Amino acid sequence: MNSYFKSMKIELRSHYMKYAFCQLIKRDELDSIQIDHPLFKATVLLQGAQIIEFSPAHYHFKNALWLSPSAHYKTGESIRGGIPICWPWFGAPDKNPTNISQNIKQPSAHGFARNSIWQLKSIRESCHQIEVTLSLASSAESLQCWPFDFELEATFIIGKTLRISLSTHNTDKHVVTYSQALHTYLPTSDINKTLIYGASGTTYIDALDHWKKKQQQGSINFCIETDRIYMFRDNTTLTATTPLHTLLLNQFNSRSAVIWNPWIEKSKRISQFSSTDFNSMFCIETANVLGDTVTLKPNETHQIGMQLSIESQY
Ligand SMILES: O=P(O)(O)OC[C@H]1O[C@H](O)[C@H](O)[C@@H](O)[C@@H]1O
Repeated sequence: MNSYFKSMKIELRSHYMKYAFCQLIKRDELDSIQIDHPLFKATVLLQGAQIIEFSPAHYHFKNALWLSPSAHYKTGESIRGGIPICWPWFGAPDKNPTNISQNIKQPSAHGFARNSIWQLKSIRESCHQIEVTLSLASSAESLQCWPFDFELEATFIIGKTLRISLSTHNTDKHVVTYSQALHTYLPTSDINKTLIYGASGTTYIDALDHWKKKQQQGSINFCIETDRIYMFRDNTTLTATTPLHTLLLNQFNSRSAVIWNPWIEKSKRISQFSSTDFNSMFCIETANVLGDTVTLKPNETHQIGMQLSIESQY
């Protein structure tokens, strides 16, 4: 049983708060925190501190995050959907700047945090929202992947909107540089009718065209496999319109965003994904990558964040 529930002396792995009902539920092999609040339902997995459900009342308690219908909940396997946390590197190790890639001792993409088991630190509630904080600290296992001490905290403020912040505290005696992303999977009912506004005039790196630098003209649409890193001058807001809704995504302490859709051929090759899923999802990943990576001196802290709001629905 998780220490929070133990410390609260909850034997049934469930807890009535003043407004909400929280349960620690096993989904196959993984522990999840399930929250039922009058204003929303939400589910956060302890593996990866991955939120997989945010279903606000004003969206008829439907999930505003995309979750693969073929997701399965196994220890050490990445779940496609919700918001995986990519840390302390994003993407393939060799696609990171040298001051990051030279310290990576594990070949897999997106870092080890997404498959690590996090600790539940606190749950606080009010009539408008719930704040859930999970933590992860360096261990003998993490030091084999990445040779630095650290303390991470992921905080989810869930209410009418979903706010996430990921705070990295450098507890090592060396300066550390890392990349990261909040790899947000979003739903659509038709990828061909899905547009992202807010990036016109911005430079992006096209990972599928020899990492060439290009400039975005107008809105972003999807009609082919898409894997791009947009580099902004400052924090930005991206707006996605789909036949289902309009979504607003605000980035904090992040000047880069990855836009991804695997399209038809790649869909056939990736795990926990059916060959038609590409039509009902897209990713906007609030990031610190390439020229936007983070460097922390000993004892310094950095916090990346994003807020997701559903502005309207049709
Ligand atoms: O398959 P995963 O490791 O979860 O990565 C899924 C995708 O994540 C990001 O969007 C990357 O830019 C893509 O290149 C990658 O394919």
